[in-house]
Amino acid sequence: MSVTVRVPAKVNVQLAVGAARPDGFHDLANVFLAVGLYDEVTVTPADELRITCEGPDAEQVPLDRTNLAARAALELARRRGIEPAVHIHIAKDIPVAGGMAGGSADGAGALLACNTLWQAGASRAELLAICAELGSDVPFSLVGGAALGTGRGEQLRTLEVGGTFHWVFAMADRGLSTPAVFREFDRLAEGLDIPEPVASEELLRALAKGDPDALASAVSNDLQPAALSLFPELADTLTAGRTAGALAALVSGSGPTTAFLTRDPESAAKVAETLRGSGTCRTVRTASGPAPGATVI
Ligand SMILES: C[C@@](CO)(OP(=O)(O)O)[C@H](O)COP(=O)(O)OP(=O)(O)OC[C@H]1O[C@@H](n2ccc(N)nc2=O)[C@H](O)[C@@H]1O
Ligand SMILES: Nc1ncnc2c1ncn2[C@@H]1O[C@H](COP(=O)(O)OP(=O)(O)O)[C@@H](O)[C@H]1O
Repeated sequence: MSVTVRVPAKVNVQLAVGAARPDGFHDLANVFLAVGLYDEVTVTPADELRITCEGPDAEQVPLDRTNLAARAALELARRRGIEPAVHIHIAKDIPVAGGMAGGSADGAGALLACNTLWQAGASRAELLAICAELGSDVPFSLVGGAALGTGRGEQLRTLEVGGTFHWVFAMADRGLSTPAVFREFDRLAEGLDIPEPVASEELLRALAKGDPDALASAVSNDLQPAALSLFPELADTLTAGRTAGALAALVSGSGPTTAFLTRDPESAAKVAETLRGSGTCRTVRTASGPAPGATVI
């Protein structure tokens, strides 16, 4: 008997970052939108914990106990006194180290899958608490849709979305480390007065209306200057997408994936085609959001 869970990627339509906290994390106003690029996590009873991964970026995924999917299974097993004897297989379509929360998706997916396989009976609240222990982005992968994340991003408030937003994503030929991008943010912020992060009312209204033009003028990412500082070539990708007619172009989270908001599926296809021919990125995908959170299929 196996259980498979499908989990979406995310784009941050707003990422407001506060000053570094004493624990090294940053308070955020993090507006997540789940998009229709998915990893699938399948769990099957086995003699011992084992992880396999398939997909275009599979060789970059750790197959030991540092994998967020393994950590999720181990934590649920520990809490229930269950032997974590399970084979976790990840069919990976979300780019690795791309700022689209692929590892977080696998953590949330493995947790829901093991809770189902083992009939462990963890409530939604307990699953969310385990997710928050695993990483700041993991609770959102479970929930999906759109949400405002505060604290370090793990405290979620579900947001209303009044339509479908059409995106193009350009994947870079190397990854960026999330801690390195936050460190670069701190370096660039030295000596500056960093305001408390707050969600933009204009952005929340644009999401609620499902209005792509309004959303395009409200998107923002405080980590973008840091990502560009570490990966200056991303500026060329952003320019190529804007020139191709995207309504907005921004770095997704800590990057280096770049995200382009378009008005409809036709313009998304056109922007994608231009980006593919631009020589400024490795691969290009289209996806729309909001997408549902982790779901047993
Ligand atoms: C930046 C964001 C935006 O959604 O995601 P990515 O774009 O990387 O996917 C998130 O805040 C990443 O969340 P996640 O990848 O879960 O990070 P965590 O494992 O919790 O933390 C990794 C490291 O990032 C830094 N970090 C993360 C979250 C936060 N609010 N402040 C931080 O300073 C810390 O250095 C921490 O040690
Ligand atoms: N299941 C997983 N899939 C991908 N990366 C993982 C996974 N578990 C742990 N990692 C580690 O997390 C790092 C960040 O990966 P990922 O979550 O894909 O990116 P991001 O944090 O930019 O969204 C990877 O470089 C990898 O070392």
